[in-house]
Amino acid sequence: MNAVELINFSTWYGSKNILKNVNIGFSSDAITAIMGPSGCGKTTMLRSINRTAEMETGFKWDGDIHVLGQSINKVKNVARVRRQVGMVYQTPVALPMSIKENVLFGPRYYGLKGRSHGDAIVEDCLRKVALWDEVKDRLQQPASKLSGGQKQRLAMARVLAVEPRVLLLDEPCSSLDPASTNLIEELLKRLTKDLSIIIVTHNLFQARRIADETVFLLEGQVVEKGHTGTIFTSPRHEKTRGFISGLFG
Ligand SMILES: Nc1ncnc2c1ncn2[C@@H]1O[C@H](COP(=O)(O)OP(=O)(O)OP(=O)(O)O)[C@@H](O)[C@H]1O
Repeated sequence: MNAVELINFSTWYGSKNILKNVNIGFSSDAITAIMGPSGCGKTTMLRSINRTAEMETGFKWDGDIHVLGQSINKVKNVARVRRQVGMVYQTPVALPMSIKENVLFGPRYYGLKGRSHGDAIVEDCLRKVALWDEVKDRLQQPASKLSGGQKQRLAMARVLAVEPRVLLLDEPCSSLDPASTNLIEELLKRLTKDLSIIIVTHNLFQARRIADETVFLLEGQVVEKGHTGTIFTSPRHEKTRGFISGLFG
């Protein structure tokens, strides 16, 4: 089953057409990587799936997106969509508050009474992102003191605290060192048991290491989507082959 489906989906910024009649499904309980050259619309695709692209001036869309079988594009309660579809960004962001408050921020923001308090939720989320042992003695300290890699794992804990069904990640490791990158990759592989993960990455080695499926996007159109091994070893399309060989060749 597909967790997310784009159906005849197009977007524009002003008069500039970015995504062009995209039809694609993202599998449940799997990691899908989106790769493609700069400016091809990867971030726009992610931000359309959690309804944050519409915050940009001049953004327009046509078509539909389904999340877990439900159309989300006309949902009036946008917060409900954004809770269901969490997003982690390229730059690790720690909110200006304690580590504990960072984790509880989402549940409080969305008014999830059962999850807004309680050390158990904080511990559970921090354990899920393998941060608990590093921070358990300083939960009340400002999160700003954490390293970049720790902040990125905290950002993931903050998203997981509201129990999303889909996790979007936009180049989450681009500012991290290899050790932090490795930690995040291991985490993502574990998390996929409960979550559908869609990750934009410029690092094709990363896509190959962690993604079950890979999508190649070019100029706002899906050129090819398939099992990651197949995409990298025997892509169907010349353009995919060109993109991959340009980076690996
Ligand atoms: N807020 C905006 N207003 C106008 N144009 C925008 C806006 N955001 C993005 N664009 C344009 O939309 C196109 C697609 O951008 P997008 O960020 O989705 O690409 P991308 O594939 O994620 O690129 P990159 O790999 O460089 O991050 C680009 O031409 C970009 O300049």
